[in-house]
Amino acid sequence: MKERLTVAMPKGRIFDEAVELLRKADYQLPPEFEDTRKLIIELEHEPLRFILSKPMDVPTYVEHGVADIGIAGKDVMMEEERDVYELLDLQISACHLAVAGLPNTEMSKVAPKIASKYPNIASQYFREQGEQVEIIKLNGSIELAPMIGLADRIVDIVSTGQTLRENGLVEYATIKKVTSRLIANPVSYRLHEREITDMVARLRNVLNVHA
Ligand SMILES: Nc1ncnc2c1ncn2[C@@H]1O[C@H](COP(=O)(O)OP(=O)(O)OP(=O)(O)O)[C@@H](O)[C@H]1O
Ligand SMILES: O=P(O)(O)OC[C@H]1O[C@H](OP(=O)(O)OP(=O)(O)O)[C@H](O)[C@@H]1O
Repeated sequence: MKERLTVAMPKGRIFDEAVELLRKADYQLPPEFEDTRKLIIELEHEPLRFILSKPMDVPTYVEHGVADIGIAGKDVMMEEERDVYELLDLQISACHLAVAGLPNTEMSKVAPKIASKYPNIASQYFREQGEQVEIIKLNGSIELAPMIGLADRIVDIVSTGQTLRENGLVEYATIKKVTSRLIANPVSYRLHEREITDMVARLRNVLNVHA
């Protein structure tokens, strides 16, 4: 039996789409894969082990080599800036990173406040715009910040736009389109090049993209 490859899978939003994609690529994931509370799942018929992690932690596991490969949103890749290879755009969980705020408002002239779950992306974006800002890190319900006077703007994910709309906020700028990516630890990639390129080829085939 070949040595098992460890795959870091993000729990939450990306999970179901990632599982569907892997099944289409003919990976025999057990039916209970979606329901279990287990955090490590080994496949019977393929030399694969899955670890189920918080989406933001996937690049950490891959950088440290405890996972050989993983699936992570481009947003997470940009925020975490880990030393990993990005092998393939999986074209799932599409959304975008945006700057949003209350309509018809200027940012404060002095140290405007930006609330975000993505402090690194937010500070880099405003630095590139030549704006000196104060970043306020939040962990969720980011849209609250401008509504209750905590921040002038937010940097957050927009998907359908429903959360912005229902809270009377508008988008001021798009920062980056986001989809999920297949990533690899550089050393694992060299050691398991055949297995990893085989996985990339199977996924490319499903996605109908060619090198
Ligand atoms: N509407 C959306 N909101 C947030 N993330 C989205 C959305 N649509 C797609 N995504 C993708 O899904 C990933 C986030 O998944 P999820 O919301 O499950 O994780 P999370 O934000 O860490 O969750 P939580 O902190 O609520 O447990 C993002 O990294 C992004 O790539
Ligand atoms: O454009 P939409 O389709 O409305 O999706 C965007 C919303 O979804 C995410 O929040 P999430 O549901 O993860 O909640 P939280 O960040 O408050 O935990 C994101 O932070 C936005 O608030």
